[in-house]
Order: sequence, then structure tokens, then C-alpha cells
Amino acid sequence: MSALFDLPQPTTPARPAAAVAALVDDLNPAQRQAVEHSGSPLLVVAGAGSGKTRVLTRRIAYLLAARGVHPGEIMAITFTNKAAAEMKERVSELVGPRARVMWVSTFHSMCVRILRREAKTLGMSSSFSIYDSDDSRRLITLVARDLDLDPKRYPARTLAVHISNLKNELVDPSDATSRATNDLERRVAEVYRTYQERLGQANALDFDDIIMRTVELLQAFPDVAEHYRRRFRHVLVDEYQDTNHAQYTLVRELVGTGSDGVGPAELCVVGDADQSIYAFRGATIRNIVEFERDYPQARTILLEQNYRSTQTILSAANAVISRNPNRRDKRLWTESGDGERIVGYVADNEHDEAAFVAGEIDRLVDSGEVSNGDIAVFYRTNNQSRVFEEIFIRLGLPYRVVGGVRFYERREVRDALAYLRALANPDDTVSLRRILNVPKRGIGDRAEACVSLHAERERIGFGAALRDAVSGRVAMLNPRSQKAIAGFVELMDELGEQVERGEDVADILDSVLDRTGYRGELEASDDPQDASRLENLNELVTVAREFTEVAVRAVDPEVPDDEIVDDDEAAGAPRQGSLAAFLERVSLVADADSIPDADSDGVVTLMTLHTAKGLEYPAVFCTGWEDGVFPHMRALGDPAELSEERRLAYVGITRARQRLYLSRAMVRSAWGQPATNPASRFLDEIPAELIDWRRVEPDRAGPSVTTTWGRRSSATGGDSAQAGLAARGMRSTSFKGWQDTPSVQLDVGDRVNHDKYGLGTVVATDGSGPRATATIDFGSAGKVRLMLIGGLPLVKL
Ligand SMILES: Nc1ncnc2c1ncn2[C@@H]1O[C@H](COP(=O)(O)OP(=O)(O)OP(=O)(O)O)[C@@H](O)[C@H]1O
Ligand SMILES: [Mg+2]
Repeated sequence: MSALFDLPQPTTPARPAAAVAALVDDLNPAQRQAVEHSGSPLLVVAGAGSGKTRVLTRRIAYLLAARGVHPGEIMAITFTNKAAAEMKERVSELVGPRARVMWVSTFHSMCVRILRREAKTLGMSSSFSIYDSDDSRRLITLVARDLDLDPKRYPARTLAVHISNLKNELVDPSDATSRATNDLERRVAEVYRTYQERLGQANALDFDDIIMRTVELLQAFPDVAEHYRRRFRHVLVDEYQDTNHAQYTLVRELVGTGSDGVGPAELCVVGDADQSIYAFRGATIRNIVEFERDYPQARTILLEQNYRSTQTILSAANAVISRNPNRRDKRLWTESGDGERIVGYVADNEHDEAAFVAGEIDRLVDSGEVSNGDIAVFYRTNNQSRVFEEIFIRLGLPYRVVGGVRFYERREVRDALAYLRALANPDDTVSLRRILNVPKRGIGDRAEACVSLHAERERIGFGAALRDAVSGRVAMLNPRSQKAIAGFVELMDELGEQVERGEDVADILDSVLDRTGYRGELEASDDPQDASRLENLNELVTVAREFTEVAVRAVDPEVPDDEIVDDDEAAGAPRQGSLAAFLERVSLVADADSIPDADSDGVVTLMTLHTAKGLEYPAVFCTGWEDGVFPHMRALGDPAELSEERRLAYVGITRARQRLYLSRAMVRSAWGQPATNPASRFLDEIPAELIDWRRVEPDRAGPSVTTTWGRRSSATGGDSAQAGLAARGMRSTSFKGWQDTPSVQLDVGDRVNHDKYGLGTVVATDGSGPRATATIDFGSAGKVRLMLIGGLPLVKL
């Protein structure tokens, strides 16, 4: 595409025919129709890897190049900021810095942008805080406490889920009250109402509000809606199957019906009902299934050819998803041939599974077939990453975990950000209460309760109540607390002056850490945890520093002012590089943002199946295929949930380009207890001939599996060790697979670490190839003889 960038600037908006042809030349006829279609609403439905995202990206480029559309008229909604960046890049290649005025973002970023601009219309300040699920749960806890609700009967977590569902359905507190039919619903409605009031006082919005309030804005203020409809003549949405009711309504409002004199915008949505995996966030495939009913003039284009995976992988995906009831049958096919068989592996336990994965990665990379960066490991829930991390660290295998306990969820990082948020928005109750006595400054729970009660009585924000405390207007506050509060307010005022002066975010953060004593306290501590907290805070300062530098670079002096039709920057949007812009960036960071392109930096990527949506990797390990793990326990007795899990399996399988591994563990520890799990039912749904089982469960071993070398090991260790080893020694393994399975080379005297037995020293070795064994002295766990083949939970030190 860079060739296009070098073309002379056209005198007309449209590009030379050759450049336009280049945009559609490498598309198949259906893809091309989707790119060229004009006028009526367009739905592209297609299975995984059939080029939906490619069509969307090309369509944007085509609109500019062939149809003379101005980038400022385009609003593209993608699920991840990563996809957004790709689209922006492609458009910059075509039109240069003008691409900046195009809106390409997630639903949330787009709505935040509109809300900051229109905050006054909604009676808010444009410096509002964004509460993530943790902040929102904190506030709900406070509200429930104030309403005297029994936390056992009404846990904050449950209340939060109910409130979120109501918001996703665009139900406001008064509707929720009138709809309530039982005690729980009435309580939820009551909490919801108070929670919304508190959010308002704190000048804060939670994640669901961001969408709901934007819809409210567009519906209640026709002139505001008209402004956006005039501006955005093209609305494009990727992953449409994962929109919930609020997002669906938002799209409808943005597109318009033409009844207000502004013709409806051109709408193009792409999606795959089989990949709908966000029902728990209210996503509904209704939106894709009923598209033609919602938009009667709509044209639907189907894509069937897959360009991502081998036929073997697609056949497995087709077989699994075809078990779901009530779906439109579609069969993915490819011209790229069958490729390798899928590799299956049954591990003794999760450590054995992780060791197998590590061994295979090592082998694949050694063979030169792929590099670490081409490989992804998927699991159902974040906590499953730990065993992989442990073994990868021990083996020195470079990896990255996407999601999990994220950097921005760490306590010290949240504390530091709470200071920044309270500085940007002095009404931010949750942030203020979080840092009020952190580090300790003598403002106890009782003092905090007095201030909170005062705020509630006076119907003012917590920040204002703190000021009242300083001037002695808060009842029952002792003089010592009053003095401590005065100190805190003064400190925040002084830090606030730095914000007023427009200092760099990193400098403000530095001052916060120094002047509050936060950094000093950690430096003085000899707890190693505190040392790592300090590192995280330094990392946050670095993030802030980089943010400012990027913002400075982004202000491109070469763009003439008249090129920029984006009037929104001037009207309330945070200034580039400002504290507000930094906080917005940090709040909207999604898991998927931190995912590099495949092979961009040579590390193996670990993530949940949910996060993997839309991505692709040459080699994929799908792990933990056990009933109760995947499909998730919750889904086992529930057909709707089971269908959703099956879609998740379909998403996982179809991420793989050339190589796919499916593994499960016979025993897995959950909540500290080992549990025996049966094979995932999804494994049985894949035709047997597609899978090459490297190792099967002993009683599943058919006649094709030989156990010639699987002999009982003699163990001289402790009793439980002995029992475990006997089981290991008796396991059956597909003989065919052994050459592919890594074995550990050990000599007498080598030090090893075993997942179950701990540290040990090799005292004897015997046999070779698949029959190689080593006797290892594990100290108090005794001497144990182990076979050295395949996925051992054992590493040489
Ligand atoms: N016509 C084509 N010729 C060659 N490669 C293509 C073509 N269309 C798509 N591809 C490639 O196929 C892969 C899958 O495309 P893309 O990611 O757009 O599919 P998708 O339908 O969005 O998948 P998913 O459902 O997983 O989001 C990409 O690597 C893309 O570049
Ligand atoms: Mg896609």
C-alpha cells in the first residue's frame, strides 16, 4: 500500500483507476461486491477467516479512493483498539495525515468522545471520570451499605451484574422500579437509582453508562443527533454479532432514518453469528439475524471461502459448530489444502499439559517452521495461565500474557491513578475515598463515615464534603481528623495547581508519588513486594512520559488547518497529551490492545479464548478441553450457555492458520483440590481422523495405540509418590508420536526440578529413546524412577 502513498495528489477527490483497481484486485467476487456496494444498508455475514475485517478495511479505503468520501465522514467501529489502528494506518497510506479526522474506534472510545463534547447538554462536566468494573463495584458496595442491605443476600457483585444488564437493555432506574416484580428486582432498582445519583455527584460514568448516556443524548436532543448524522455519512461496524441492545440502538440513532431531513448514513456491518461470545455482556445475535428486518432495504452478502486456515482445521471447526441448534448452516472451505493433522494430547494433570505445550513449542521453533511470535496458547479462564507461566519462566521461553491481573489493576497503580483522577475531577468520590488515607495520614474510617454522611445529607459530592469538613461544618468530626483532612485538601490543591499550569502528566505523577509520601514509604520498606510495587509505579511514570512524547509528535505541523474538519477537539475533548487525555487512554485500555501482531516481537502469546477473537496465529494451542473447564462448569446443564461455549470453541479453532493442538488434563487442581475431569464433549465432536493423538487416556487407548514401551517404573520413594509414579509408568502413549515428543537428556549428577516431587539429583540412568529412564533422588520424597519421554513435569536445572 505504500506505493499508493507515493502517487501524486489527485486534483479530484477520486483516485486514478489503477489505484482503485489495486484495492479490489486481490479480493474474491463476493468480497469485491461488498467493498463496492453503495446506497442501501449492507450486511456481510460469513464464517471465521473469510475476510470480513479485510472487507471493512478495504471498503473504507475504497470510499476515499473511488467515491470521493472525506475521511471526516467516516465512523468505523471495531471491537479492539488494535483493529482500529490497522484501519487508520491503511487510510493514512491513502490520504496522509488527513486520516486523523476519521473516527475509527471502539464503541466506548467513540461514545466517550461524543460525551466529552456534549457533556454540558447532559448536565455533566467534560472532565468526568470513567469507572471500571472495580470502581463501580466499590461504589455499589457503598450504596448497598447506606441502604442497609444485607451483603450476604445482596452481594455487590450480583447487584452490579443486574444493574449492568439493565443498562445494556437501556432500562433507566424509574423503568427498573416500575418493572420490578420481586424483592430482588425491587432492591436492584433501589440500588440502581441511588448508584446513578452517586455517579452523578461524582461526575463519573461507568462502562455501561458510556453507551447508554450517548443513546439518551442522541434520542433526547434531536439537534445533537442531527449534527452527528450530517457529519458521519458512513457507519461501519466490525464483529456486529457482539453488539448488545444499547450498542444496536446507538448504531440506529447514528445512521438515522432520513426523517429529519438528513438522509440515512450508509451502514455496513460485518459479523458471524457463530462467533457471538459476549452474551454475558448482553450481546445478542438477534442483531445480526434480524438485520434485514431492522433495515428493510438491506443487502446481504455471504462469504464462504476461508483464507486463514487449512482444510483440516476448518473441518474440525465446522464439525463442532454444526452441533449448535438454530443456526444458519454454512461450511467453510479453503483452497490451501488439508495441511497437518490436529495434534491431540491427554495429560496427567495441568503441569503435564503445560510441559507438553512448552516441549512442542520448543520443537516447532527448533524445526524452523515457526518462531515464538507465531504461537498462541489459549485457555478458558485467566487463572489457567499460571502453570504455563511457571514452566515458560523455568525454561526461559519468552512469553506474554494478555489480560489476567493486568498492570492497571494492581493496587499501587490504581492508587496512583486515583490521585490523578481526583486531581482531574475533584468530585470523583470513589477515587477520593480510595486515597483519603493512602498512605496513612490519620483519617480513619470513622472520619470518612462522618464526611460521607454529611455528603449524603447535603446531597453534595464527597469532595465538597471534605471542604466542609475543613471549615468545621461536618458533625461529629474530631479536631485531629479535621486537621488531617485539612492537610489532605491542601495537598490536593497544591497538586491541582500543577494540573492547572498544564504540566506534563509524568511530572504531575512524580509529584504525587513524592509529596504524598507514597514512594518514600515503599522505598523505606524491606518487603520484596514493595520493591516490585515501586517498579510498577516507575513503569507507570514511564507510560505517562511516553504518552506525552507521542502526543507532542502527533501534532503534525504539516497538516494545514483547513484540512481538519474535526471541530470536536475544540469543543470539550481533552487536549492531546493532557491529564484528562491520559486518564481516558488508560481507562479504555482493553486486553486486546496489548496484543502485538503475530511475530512482531518474538514471544509466545497467552490469552483467553474470548480475547482471541478476530486474531490469527500460524500455530495455536487450545488447552484445558475438559468438561467443567471448557465447556465451563456453569454451562453444563444449560443448553443456551453450552451453545455459547461451543461458539467459543469455534472461535478458538479458527484462530489457527497451519497448526492446531488440542489438549486436556485428566486431573486438574481447582480451588486447591485436584479434580478429575472427563474429556470436553467438544473433542468428541471432532471427527477422529482429523486428530493425531500423541497421548491418550489409558482406558481410551484403542488397538491402534501401542504400549510396548510403557512399562511400570519401579519406585523406591514415599507412598504417595510411589502411587503417582505407578500411574505414570502405566500410561499408554501412541507409539507413533514419541519421536515428536521431546525427551529430557539427563546424566548422573544433574539437578532437576519436578512439579510434584520438587528438587532432586539424578542417581542413575537407563535405556534410550522412548525407553530412557532416570532414577532421581528427591530427598524427603524419596528416590523415583521416571521415564524421560514426552511432556514431563520435570526440568533440568
Ligand atoms: N481475498 C483474499 N485473498 C487473500 N487473503 C485473504 C483474502 N481475504 C482475506 N484474506 C486473509 O485471510 C485472513 C482472514 O481475514 P480476516 O481476518 O479479514 O477474516 P475475518 O472474516 O474478519 O475473520 P474473523 O471472523 O476471525 O474475524 C487474513 O489473513 C486476510 O488477510
Ligand atoms: Mg475479523
